[in-house]
Amino acid sequence: MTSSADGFRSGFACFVGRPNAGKSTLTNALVGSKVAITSSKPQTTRHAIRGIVHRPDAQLVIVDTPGLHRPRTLLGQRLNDLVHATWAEVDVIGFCVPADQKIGPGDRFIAAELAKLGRRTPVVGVVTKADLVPRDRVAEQLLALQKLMDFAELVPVSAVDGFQVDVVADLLVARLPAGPPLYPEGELTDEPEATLVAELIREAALEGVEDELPHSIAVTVEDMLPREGRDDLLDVHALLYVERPSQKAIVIGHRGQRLKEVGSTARRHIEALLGTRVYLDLHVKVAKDWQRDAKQLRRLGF
Ligand SMILES: Nc1nc2c(ncn2[C@@H]2O[C@H](COP(=O)(O)OP(=O)(O)OP(=O)(O)O)[C@@H](O)[C@H]2O)c(=O)[nH]1
Repeated sequence: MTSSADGFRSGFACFVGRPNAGKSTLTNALVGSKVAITSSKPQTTRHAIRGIVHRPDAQLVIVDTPGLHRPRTLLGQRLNDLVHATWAEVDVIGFCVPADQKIGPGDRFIAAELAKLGRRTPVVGVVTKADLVPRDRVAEQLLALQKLMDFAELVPVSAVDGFQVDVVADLLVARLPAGPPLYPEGELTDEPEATLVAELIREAALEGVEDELPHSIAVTVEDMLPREGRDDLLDVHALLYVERPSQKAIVIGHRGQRLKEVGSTARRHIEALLGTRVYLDLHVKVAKDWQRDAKQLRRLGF
């Protein structure tokens, strides 16, 4: 068992920086290019999880933030509020600036926004793409970055050749609070989103009734589409297959109460996974002996 007494640390980080600064590539280099599935464990963030760095001494959960905009509209303002809320919730922020481009107004805007946080969340200044320029240019960029704001640390990195990726991880981990892992190890997958969503629904449906329906349950996601005219709501239509009518009754429960709970648990987990609001439409079907029927199995994605 690991506990805070062992000096284990766990917590959340996010990367900011203008488009193309190398945030995604760095995240993938830290995590190992896989998406995190985060099903059953405590959900301490409302934000989409980009990846989890598992280490013997720490667990670093990297969350997504929407891009920061110069607010011209109310929606822009709301988005920025969301960004600020994320910054206030994570334990450490990595501010990425590419080594091969001059620090510009976009970077200064982000720095000014970060400065509004006061000292609540430490910010690590990261000069990315260090492989693209000679060393002295990297040093110059670090100096230029330093002038932008008050950083907790400054570090150059190359996600492409691996230079200093471990150091970035160390610096971020050092800012996490002591605490046990937030997510079980091994919850990393590169499966497509629909499969992850189906798995979350299946888990929610099995919660508490594992003995009655061990393997007799399968979930297919029929479609996953943004609600027309809205970019903040995803419609998910899913079917939950059981083998017998008696199992259907268990899943649905008295007056549909259990299915409702399954749906809302699954919805919360899907929202956490995808970082968007979700409307989940869930129906139960009996697919007789689906486990033995090759045609059905194909339909169910096995
Ligand atoms: N040479 C080099 N290229 C890099 C490195 N990191 C990222 N890139 C490239 O820079 C481009 C942008 O990288 P991303 O990781 O997508 O940048 P981002 O900040 O996530 O971009 P947005 O999602 O638009 O905000 C891609 O073409 C990457 O391949 C690096 O360490 N070295």
